[in-house]
Amino acid sequence: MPARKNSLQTDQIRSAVDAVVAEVEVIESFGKVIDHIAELSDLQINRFGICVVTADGDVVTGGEADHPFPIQSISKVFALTMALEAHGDDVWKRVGREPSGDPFNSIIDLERMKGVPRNPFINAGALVVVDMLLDREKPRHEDVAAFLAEHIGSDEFDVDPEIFDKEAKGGYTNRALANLAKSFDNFHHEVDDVLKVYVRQCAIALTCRQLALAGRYLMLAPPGGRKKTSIEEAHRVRRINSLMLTCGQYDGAGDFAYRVGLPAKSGVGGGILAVVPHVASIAVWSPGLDDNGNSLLGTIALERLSERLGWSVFGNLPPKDV
Ligand SMILES: NC(=O)CC[C@H](N)C(=O)O
Repeated sequence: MPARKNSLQTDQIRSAVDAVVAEVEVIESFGKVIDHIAELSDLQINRFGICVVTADGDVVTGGEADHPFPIQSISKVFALTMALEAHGDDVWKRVGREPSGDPFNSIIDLERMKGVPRNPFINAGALVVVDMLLDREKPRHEDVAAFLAEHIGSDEFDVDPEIFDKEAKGGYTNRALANLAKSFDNFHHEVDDVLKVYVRQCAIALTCRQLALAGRYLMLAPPGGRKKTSIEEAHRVRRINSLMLTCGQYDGAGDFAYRVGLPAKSGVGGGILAVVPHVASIAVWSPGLDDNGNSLLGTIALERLSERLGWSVFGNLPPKDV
């Protein structure tokens, strides 16, 4: 669907977002807040926020779009982008591109794969990606926070100190994954150094509005439009989107592709970043998770929104009357 500067389209998005917010409000199955986040706060599980940023730059928000939450694994998309910018296809010598079929922190598969993680969005893969970011061939941005500040256009966000502390002190499974990768020579730096950077990027707290703004580069400028994208960047972004579609929701990626039909990445903080290529970047947040660690209400909201607006990478349909 080509993006048009067309207020009707933005009005339709506004109506669809309002309708989804109203529908989500009455759903009474919320999933479960991940233990260590639940321990740190008395976060109400039914909270919900959404933000859609269009290719034309319109911003449509609903619910608690300005409430910050830890982006957790959504940071893996930004770290991968930085690694691809710095190392190009060499990234794929150290991490695969296949869905894992195992939980995001599974250790079994890493042994089977001889230390080469199945993809960059499971924890083992993201740890190897961070290890690459610490290599001498430095990425353009100092870290994910700097990358985000540039893409959001503001550095008014924080690293959640409690989440950082909790995951830095614990994180035994992640440490085990990193050690196992190192035992297979797929880790160049000290495990503790990598862990610190990884945990820090997971603990970055963004609002839905900031996350959707950060994801704008993933929608790619519409072909023939005013904003030009280099061929190199266009290829990179398309490939990142393909990985988000196949691996972005862990074990739930197949179901998510069926229900929502968009490349997306979830985090255990309850956020999901979804992309409608050339059209929109969408962020949703609700802290209750399903069994795969994906936001339950967030997934339902994206399913309803894409249904209403006819959005899918498998073929767009005309928007429904909203
Ligand atoms: N799926 C996630 O969001 C996992 C991120 C979390 N910080 C971890 O390392 O386990």
